[in-house]
Amino acid sequence: MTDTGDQSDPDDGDSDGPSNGPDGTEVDDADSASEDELTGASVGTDLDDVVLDELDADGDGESGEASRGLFDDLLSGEPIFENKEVLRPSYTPHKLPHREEQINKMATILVTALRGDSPSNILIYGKTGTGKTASAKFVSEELETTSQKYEVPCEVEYINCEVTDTQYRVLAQLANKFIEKNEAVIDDRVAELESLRERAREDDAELADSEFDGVEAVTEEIDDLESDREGFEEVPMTGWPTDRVYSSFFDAVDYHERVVVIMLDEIDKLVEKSGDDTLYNLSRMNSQLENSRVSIMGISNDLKFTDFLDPRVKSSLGEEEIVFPPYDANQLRDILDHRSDVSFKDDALSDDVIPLCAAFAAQEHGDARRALDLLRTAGELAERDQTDLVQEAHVRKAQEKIELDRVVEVVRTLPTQSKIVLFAIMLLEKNGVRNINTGEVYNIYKRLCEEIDADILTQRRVTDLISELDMLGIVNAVVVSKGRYGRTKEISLSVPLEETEAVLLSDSRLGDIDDAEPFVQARFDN
Ligand SMILES: Nc1ncnc2c1ncn2[C@@H]1O[C@H](COP(=O)(O)OP(=O)(O)OP(=O)(O)O)[C@@H](O)[C@H]1O
Repeated sequence: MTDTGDQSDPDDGDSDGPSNGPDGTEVDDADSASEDELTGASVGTDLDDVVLDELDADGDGESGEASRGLFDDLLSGEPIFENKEVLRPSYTPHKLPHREEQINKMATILVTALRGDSPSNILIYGKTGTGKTASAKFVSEELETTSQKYEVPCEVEYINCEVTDTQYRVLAQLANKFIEKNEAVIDDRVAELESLRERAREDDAELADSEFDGVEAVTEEIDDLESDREGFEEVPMTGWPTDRVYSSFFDAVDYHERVVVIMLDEIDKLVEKSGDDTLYNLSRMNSQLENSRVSIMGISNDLKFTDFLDPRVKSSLGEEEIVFPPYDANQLRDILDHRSDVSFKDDALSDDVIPLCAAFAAQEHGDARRALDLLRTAGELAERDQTDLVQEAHVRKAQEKIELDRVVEVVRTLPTQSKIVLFAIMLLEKNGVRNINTGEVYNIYKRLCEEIDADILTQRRVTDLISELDMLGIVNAVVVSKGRYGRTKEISLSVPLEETEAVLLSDSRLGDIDDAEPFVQARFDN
């Protein structure tokens, strides 16, 4: 999964500033930079109304006196964070408590690369936020550092398949990375050879320890390298036939001796979007490569995605499997303890904050990202309250806020038809209808579709869409028996009405509905 953490970020803009600049440096910037912009834009004043003279009456360029105090109050409290970045998903921790076993297993497999052989392919599984990416990145960094130490050529390439989700893009991205690396290797070598040639021109003995028998041989080698370099052609992001991209990648990897570990994060997304061709091609490369070796490390939180793979790909990819189990509350507590030491000021957290964040996140499904989000959001809420102590209430508020942000995001990204169905349910609920049934939803749904000129789906399809909304946790649909009248679904909204309405109305199509009341009045009509 991606870093959903950032979605739950409570308006970074306004809380980061005050927390980061307690010593006045940021204040100076804010004052002198563009007072008009800050005051005008932030409080929603029309910029044309801002009279610059008032801000800098004496024209000496110092507008500090005229500050309207927008930031002063926010800055006056003691800051809570020492270094908030440490709590963000983008930060890679140096220590990963409770992942020693998985990290050691990865290292045991990958150490083969340092001996110049290709390590087995690895598949890493585990639910979201269980530290898969963080652990894999940690191990790759170690691997690359050690390979430099022992001068064994070994490289790790990371690809996030949620972003790079087609065979073309994966191969093009890899090809271009290796071309870049090859160019760097050539540049270094050419510089070395040029200096050797220079010295050899003065004194032949300089070549004694080299593979060259004369200055001409050095020049020849330089020319060869330069012509190789000129032969490299960057792969465009679209437009080439896939086999040309593949051979470009193949040649780039095989340009010199090395072991390459290709880390495919969210590998299930790649398979879902574009099948298993990429994995098939990558997994059979080794039999054709002459100088280099390739090994694949796939990361997924979908345990079932291998069911869709060609059996050959499946067995080759899953040579080694490592499972990342969810964290329990105690483990999450350790993780938060470690991170909070660096991220918060001393004594900024009351005793129950970390255990509560850990407990909430453990209930979720042992997700460390969620636990860190909670802790950071709680800190930001405390900061807004201008207190210097994060307390249990801040954590509870943070939990609500994150949940709401999640809902808003889910609703915002629903397909239009689901949005119309949800809008119908919301209208009924808003008008006080209880125990809403599918027929009522369908009637209003149809009228809404007519109003905005959308296709009208069958009642059966709409029932399916309601079930999907139920699975997403947006509505609650329970089947109730009506005796001899059969069974029906009773539907209610499981998310806050006001926010849901606001998100739905922000959709350009639904936003066109002027007045929805009449639709509800007509809910019993057919
Ligand atoms: N053992 C740990 N110690 C410290 N931080 C951790 C640990 N495990 C996870 N984290 C932190 O939790 C967050 C999520 O971890 P990570 O991205 O590795 O999860 P993931 O399993 O790859 O999740 P997803 O499948 O959603 O990508 C990151 O900020 C990471 O630094």
